[in-house]
Amino acid sequence: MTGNSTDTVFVKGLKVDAVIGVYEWEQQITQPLIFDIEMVGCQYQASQTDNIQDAINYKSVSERVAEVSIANKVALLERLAQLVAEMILAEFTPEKVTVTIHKPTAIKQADSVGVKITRFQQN
Ligand SMILES: Nc1nc2c(c(=O)[nH]1)N=C([C@H](O)[C@@H](O)CO)CN2
Repeated sequence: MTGNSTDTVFVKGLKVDAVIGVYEWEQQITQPLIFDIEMVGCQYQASQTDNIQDAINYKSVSERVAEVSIANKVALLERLAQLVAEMILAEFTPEKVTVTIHKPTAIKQADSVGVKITRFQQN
């Protein structure tokens, strides 16, 4: 069997404190963001070799998501989600990635607000 599996590697509830927001005061502070990441692609090789080099390493993904979020002090969650999706597609090469970002302290009356985007590998 080679390339016709559909497998998902995910990171759920990754907390990153980052500078983000459309208002001037938001660019002076950090706020908590919670990421859920889903990466779809064939993981058959990793399932056979038992080698982390053949897998999408969720530890490495988590570290890079935090780095991208801290380095880019953007206004919109949509922009940060796009930057994270582009990084994951380029560096970890899944066929598809879904990036959800919650900004739980943005709206006092809401449990959470945020964005969810899905992007595909361009072949
Ligand atoms: N669709 C979006 N709406 C809003 C965003 C956002 O990033 N995407 N951001 C804000 C403010 O930064 C908000 O979090 C401050 O309360 C408002 N709407």
